[in-house]
Amino acid sequence: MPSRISDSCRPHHSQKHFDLNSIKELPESHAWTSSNDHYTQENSCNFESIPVIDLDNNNNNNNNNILDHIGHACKKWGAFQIINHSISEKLLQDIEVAGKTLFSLPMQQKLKAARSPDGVTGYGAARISSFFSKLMWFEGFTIVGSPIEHARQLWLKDYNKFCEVIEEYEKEMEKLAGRLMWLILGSLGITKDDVKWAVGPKGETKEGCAALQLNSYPACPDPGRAMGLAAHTDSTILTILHQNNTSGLQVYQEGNGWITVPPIPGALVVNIGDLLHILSNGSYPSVLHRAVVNRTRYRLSVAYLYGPPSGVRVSPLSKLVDHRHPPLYRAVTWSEYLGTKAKYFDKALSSVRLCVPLNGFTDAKDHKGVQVG
Ligand SMILES: O=C(O)CCC(=O)C(=O)O
Ligand SMILES: [Fe+2]
Repeated sequence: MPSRISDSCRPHHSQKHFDLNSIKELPESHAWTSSNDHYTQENSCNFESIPVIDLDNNNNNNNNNILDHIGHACKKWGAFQIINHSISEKLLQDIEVAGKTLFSLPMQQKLKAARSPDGVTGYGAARISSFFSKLMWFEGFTIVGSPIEHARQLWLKDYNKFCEVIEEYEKEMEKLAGRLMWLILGSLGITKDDVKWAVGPKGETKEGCAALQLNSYPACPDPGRAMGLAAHTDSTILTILHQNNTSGLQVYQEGNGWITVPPIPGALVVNIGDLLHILSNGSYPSVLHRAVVNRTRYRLSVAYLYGPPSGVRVSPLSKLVDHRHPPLYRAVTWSEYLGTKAKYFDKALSSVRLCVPLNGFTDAKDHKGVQVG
């Protein structure tokens, strides 16, 4: 994970840490109104939500069928849920237990692993906090690679189980993310021959960079005026999200507004990130999403943030570019793009755009009426 992610970690609010579990009344600092950052709690009445795609070939007649479903989901929604993805239920349960164990520690204990002002990993507020005037009903924990140093700070001893689960989860997610990337690119007619930076000497998928983000949303005394995680797009190629059995994730769809992504036991959510938006030359726009909170239930989500290997410059794939479809974005490394995101947030994609497309296509986050930051 490039170090520049730290740029977007720096909260401008006071460093005071709220123990959200013990707050009985929503503080002003956390009370969002429609005048704050274009906040709206209105949900769509539309009952359709993102598609659920079965990754088991045997249930799909053939691989082309999966590619069709994925292509359609990426174009229409920028997100989809997957089932039969090969991540065991046991591992999903284990990661949930690991996350809950961590977040239920006393605040002074969690702060021992606090993310430093210039750091990437550890415990802290939402990375995007600095772009909003109100605080989010959220606490997070970011892990890159081995969690052992932070685990030692948190527990002093008996942290082996936590570390084993995190490492197993990272290993399995790495495989799944690579597979998903090829499926998504495959749905655009892209093969391994077209993306040299992603393929090793034996034809294997090169290890990308990644971070694991544990997100905690305690029950909230006034959910209608609070925000779990404000609207954003991920700066990834793709994100694989596991949510516990409590809804809260919403995706934005032009014309329909905010659509809830219902938790389905065992399913995982896949979000298209900004770097895939760039790779696909805007064909698969990154999805604007957010998390809302609720009055009675604790919500936990685990996001696997997947990006290209460090130093790789990502640009619109040449197979998708011709004289009628000029490249819309300049080449960026993940690290450079995170720096751009830290500076421009919702305008980051526009800021690396080369030209206005002939068909008048606009960036995913130029949604009318839903400006963020
Ligand atoms: O908690 C969720 O459902 C959303 C989390 C998310 O968007 C993120 O970690 O980037
Ligand atoms: Fe996200």
